[in-house]
Amino acid sequence: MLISSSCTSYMDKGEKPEKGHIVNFHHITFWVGNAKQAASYYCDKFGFEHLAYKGLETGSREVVSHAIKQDKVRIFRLHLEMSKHLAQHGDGVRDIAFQVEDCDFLVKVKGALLFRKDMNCHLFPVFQFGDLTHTFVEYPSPYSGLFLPGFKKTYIKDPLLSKLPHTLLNFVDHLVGNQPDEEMLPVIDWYLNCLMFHRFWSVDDKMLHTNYSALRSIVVTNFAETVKIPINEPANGKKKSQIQEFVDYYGGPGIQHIALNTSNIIQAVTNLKARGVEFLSTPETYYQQLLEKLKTAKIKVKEDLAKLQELKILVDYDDKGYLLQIFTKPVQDRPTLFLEVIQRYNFNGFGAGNFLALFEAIETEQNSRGNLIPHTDDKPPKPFY
Ligand SMILES: O=C(O)C(=O)Cc1ccc(O)cc1
Ligand SMILES: [Fe+2]
Repeated sequence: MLISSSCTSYMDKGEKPEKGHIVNFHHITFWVGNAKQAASYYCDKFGFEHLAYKGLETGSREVVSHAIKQDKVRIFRLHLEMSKHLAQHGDGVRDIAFQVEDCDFLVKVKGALLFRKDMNCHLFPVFQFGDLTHTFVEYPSPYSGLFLPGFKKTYIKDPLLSKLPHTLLNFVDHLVGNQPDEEMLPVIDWYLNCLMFHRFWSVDDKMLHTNYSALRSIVVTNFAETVKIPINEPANGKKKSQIQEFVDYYGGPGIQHIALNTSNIIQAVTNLKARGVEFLSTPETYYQQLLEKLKTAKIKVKEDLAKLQELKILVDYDDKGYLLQIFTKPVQDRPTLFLEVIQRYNFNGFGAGNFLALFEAIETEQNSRGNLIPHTDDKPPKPFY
């Protein structure tokens, strides 16, 4: 049983920081085994466009990067001497870049740990959890470049892409990190202390569980609440938590999902499905219960409920607004990173009312992978890396 009403929303944003503002998500960096093919996958399936390139032809002798974008979402992927990272994690998110003001203040005063400062290219990577890094991107003066220093306009012209239906994804709504057990709180503290984030929302494992497995989650955000990062950790249940499955297969903590915001989820999901994106399913009983509950709800869902049901889009709401969301299956061989498509109407929270249906759908997949097994305290057998 999952009780979603007793999760905690935090009203106290704290003082507005005078310096060191985190403005927004700037771009997400993936480290993958083959950047050209991965970029093509995200363009074909998710509607990104090739933007910029860095590689042998541009004088980059060690790194090949393809930058792709869709409206305000910029993804930038790399391929270089990263065999340890690749062997351990497979393809995944290496870095999340924020656009910031006063990077020096964040590093010197707030203690965001700097390991490399790239002179005159506005990039300041800092370590975060596991092998994930954050990069601060600062524009001391208006920036006229295409993407970042070192990039040239892409050479790729894929005639297929203009023939495919638009996917209508506009910006990164939130990014979720998974931690091993008992490692969530130190990570939360880092965001609060070094980036001056505040707590936005949290749920514990008494609320977040299915019959089998459980997790805890805390959402942190910047002062302007433009950057939201939920951090999860597994909790003991009868079977292995989905978070533990991620940690086992990613070989440590990392980014579990990227949520992309749209203002037309029905069209976006219809078109993503036409492009071959695989989504998790939701049982019919979810929609029977939803229709019943909506009869007495204070809000009215504008979308055609039959269409939402057909596409298996989830709905959560409170007295003032609602959200629509759907989750993809993992986007690489390992059951690690997946994507979410989300639309919001006056609703800033997370879909707690959907957690039971969502987690059961995730567990159906986990079971099909042979990983919904009894929880033990022993070290799990090594997965396939
Ligand atoms: O509501 C949302 O945006 C979520 O992303 C829900 C969620 C929470 C925890 C998970 O492990 C997976 C999904
Ligand atoms: Fe999400």
